[in-house]
Amino acid sequence: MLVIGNWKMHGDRQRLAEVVAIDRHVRRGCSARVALCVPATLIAAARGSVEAVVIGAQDCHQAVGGAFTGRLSASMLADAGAQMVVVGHSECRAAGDDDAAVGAKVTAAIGAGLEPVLCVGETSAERDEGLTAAVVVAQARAALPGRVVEGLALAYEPVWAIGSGRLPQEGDIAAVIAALRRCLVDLYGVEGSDVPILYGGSVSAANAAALLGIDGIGGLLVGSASLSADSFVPILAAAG
Ligand SMILES: O=C(CO)COP(=O)(O)O
Repeated sequence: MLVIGNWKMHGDRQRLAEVVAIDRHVRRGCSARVALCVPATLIAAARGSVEAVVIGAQDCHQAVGGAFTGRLSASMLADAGAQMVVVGHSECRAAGDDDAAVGAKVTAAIGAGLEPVLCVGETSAERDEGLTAAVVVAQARAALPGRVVEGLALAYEPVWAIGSGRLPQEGDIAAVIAALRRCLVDLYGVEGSDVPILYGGSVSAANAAALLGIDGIGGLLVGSASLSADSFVPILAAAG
């Protein structure tokens, strides 16, 4: 299992104590691979304070460099200590990233040696129209790389489930995972069966064990519950 915490725009240097505490738990024995995608300002310090937790970034620019004030390239994030990057998060899609940009970011991440975690997810309107599988598969097809790279992962995050406390039925998550798996195998052949497919959206200690029991699930992408060891460690414990 792969369990990733996405800190979003939360966390100052004081919160590095949580990174250290989460790392301590993972070092003591955790069967899951654990990553924390912290704000870019904390990547270097977080990387310097962990032994077992993978440190990642939350987004990257698609260009290698240039006149993009305030933006960060994948190689800058790698240089700061990131090993992974989330791309296509619905909050970035809402801020303007279309499928082409997300695909270019995946390519940029791979070029910089970062493990890309590609997020897909439907809005509540799309869900109501019965378009969930079609939407997420289209997003995946549009942005997945031409070949399987080390660390490539997909994260299914329904937009309406993020931060809302509302989750899809377990059977609905399993159906989306199955559709994404078919897409991966179609694109990559047998190699596509090994790409982890995570679930994200209102994951908590209360629902982690049930989510991790869903057929075909490869792990979890956790937002607010990853901000402290107190709330994240029980989720990791559910992973074994
Ligand atoms: O967006 C998410 C992780 O990327 C999910 O956020 P929450 O776990 O806070 O719902």
